[in-house]
Amino acid sequence: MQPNPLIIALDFPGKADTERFLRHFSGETLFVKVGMELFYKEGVPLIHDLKAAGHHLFLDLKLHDIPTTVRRAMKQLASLEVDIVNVHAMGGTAMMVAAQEGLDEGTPAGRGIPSCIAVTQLTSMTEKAMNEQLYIAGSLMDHVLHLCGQVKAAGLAGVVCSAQEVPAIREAIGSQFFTVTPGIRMAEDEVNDQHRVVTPADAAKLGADAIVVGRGITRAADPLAAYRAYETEWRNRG
Ligand SMILES: O=c1ccn([C@@H]2O[C@H](COP(=O)(O)O)[C@@H](O)[C@H]2O)c(=O)[nH]1
Repeated sequence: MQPNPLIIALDFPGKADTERFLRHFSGETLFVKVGMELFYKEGVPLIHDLKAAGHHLFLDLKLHDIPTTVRRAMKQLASLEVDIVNVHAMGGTAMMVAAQEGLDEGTPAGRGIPSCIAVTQLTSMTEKAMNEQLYIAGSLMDHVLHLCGQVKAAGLAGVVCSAQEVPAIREAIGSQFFTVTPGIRMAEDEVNDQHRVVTPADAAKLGADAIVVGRGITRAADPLAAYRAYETEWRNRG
């Protein structure tokens, strides 16, 4: 996997829109993320197409179910040759252990096992909503750090979190823990439904391993120019 990837979230309703978008990047090897919207419509064939085009792939399905179901689902996903898959850390350590077992069992011999990471608290979540709606007391940062400990104990590769939390995660868990950070916005961008947002330059300074950018690139009038602008900020690591 390339170091410090900028991962583009392909949040499109189907293959036609995805292909139209990717035409802006012809000849470029990208790191793309396929989430629920696109996967539920196009499924496995689209994953094969993106791999055949040479792109690196994060399959962002955020599994969250009983351990047996997650183990079996991960066993299926392991055959897709994607680079990253994920679960919700709130599913608990037994579920996360089962996810890793499924990947280990399902990956064909001689192929790399996909990295499994866990979502801590969604970047759209605020501390107030976590306290009042999820009924989880305390600070959001403490809860993220608690979940990171569980993720580490389960043997997963890292987490999805806001870049705001990365320095504290590094201090608590160490540097060998992959941090993938959505909620990335340029200073002048609309925040939309995100709350814990960070610019690409600040994500780099805070030590994030990877950033995920969706609408800032996919909805731009010139997606390639937008991608270059995000990349320049992200690559000029402070
Ligand atoms: O905590 C999380 C986990 C996943 N996401 C996903 O990342 C992208 C962000 O898109 P933007 O348009 O840049 O907001 C999207 O696919 C989410 O499902 C996240 O935002 N936060």
